[in-house]
Amino acid sequence: MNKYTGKTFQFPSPAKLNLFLHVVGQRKDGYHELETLFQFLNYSDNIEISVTEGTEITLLTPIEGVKNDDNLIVKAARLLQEKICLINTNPLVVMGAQIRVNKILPMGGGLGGGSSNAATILVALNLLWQSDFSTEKLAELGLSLGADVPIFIHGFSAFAQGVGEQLTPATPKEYWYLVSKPQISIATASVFSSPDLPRDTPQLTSDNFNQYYRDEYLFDNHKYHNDCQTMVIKHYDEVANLLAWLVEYAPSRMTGTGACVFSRFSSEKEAIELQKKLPNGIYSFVAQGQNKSPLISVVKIIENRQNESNNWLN
Ligand SMILES: C[C@@](CO)(OP(=O)(O)O)[C@H](O)COP(=O)(O)OP(=O)(O)OC[C@H]1O[C@@H](n2ccc(N)nc2=O)[C@H](O)[C@@H]1O
Ligand SMILES: Nc1ncnc2c1ncn2[C@@H]1O[C@H](COP(=O)(O)OP(=O)(O)O)[C@@H](O)[C@H]1O
Repeated sequence: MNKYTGKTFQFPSPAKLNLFLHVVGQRKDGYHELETLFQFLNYSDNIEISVTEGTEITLLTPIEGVKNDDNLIVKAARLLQEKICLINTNPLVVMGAQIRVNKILPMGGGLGGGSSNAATILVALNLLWQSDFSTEKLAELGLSLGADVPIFIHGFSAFAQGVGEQLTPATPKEYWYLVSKPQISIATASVFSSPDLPRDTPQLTSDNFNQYYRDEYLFDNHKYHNDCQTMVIKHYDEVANLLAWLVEYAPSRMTGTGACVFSRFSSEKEAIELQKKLPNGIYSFVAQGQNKSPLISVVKIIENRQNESNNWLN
């Protein structure tokens, strides 16, 4: 009997920022080699999962414009099922789920919402279906769904290399951010296929990063920048204009391939003050950087609670 069957649980699926994003080369298969500094935000989608018997995966809250079969939530759940079936032939194994997602993260914003949803599903169902795969194995599975999935599975801020899967833990200061976005979304593939994307930023390497990174140097564009921003501001006036406006008030940069940009503050109050001044038609929220993903603590709490109630029954 699976101890979680018939029960419902809530899991956070946080946003990430790329505090900087350097394109340092391109692989033979076309994928770009990156060096980036990831930090989570305390701003998350919420995913509710009810564990059911059998193998049915039902997403009760479809996302507009994304077919359920293409939704990274469903794809991640099916991928985990496939891997469980390879090691377990017991037909009574519990691998069903009814899933609801409350999405607050904008899509195509560079906040990694889709990858984060996939990671939350892999980590949560690994617990609830009791499949017991290691974090490394889940990250390996996740990488086949998207380059950003491993960071959300590991759940610590990191300097990342490769396509974003080689992680060195990092602890950038947990500043407050105003995240804002013009009413456009930018497809990751269109940025990486552009001839205007700089692809030759010299590599930092993890040793150099560890030795020389300081939060106060982050917005010194000679040291750290976002190469995708160079391409995006050339092609999207909306982002160029928003960034030009923001930098008059606070250090600001684009995250990932955009279209969200973040502005850094020492306090929540200062971030909210600038939010009030934003030009009309700009989507925005204020959140704090977090070096630990809230997903990992929620998983620990559920595990501990369940163990305590089992001990009490025994
Ligand atoms: C750029 C980053 C930085 O964190 O974030 P986003 O802005 O998308 O959130 C990520 O590396 C994005 O990762 P992810 O969103 O998973 O990208 P994928 O779906 O794997 O890739 C979409 C397409 O972009 C191109 N691509 C992606 C990543 C990469 N390192 N090189 C590439 O050339 C490939 O053509 C790929 O088919
Ligand atoms: N659960 C999901 N949440 C968000 N986007 C998803 C999801 N499943 C599939 N997608 C697709 O992934 C694309 C990228 O979304 P997202 O990860 O939010 O943006 P970004 O990669 O810019 O941070 C979306 O435009 C959408 O087509």
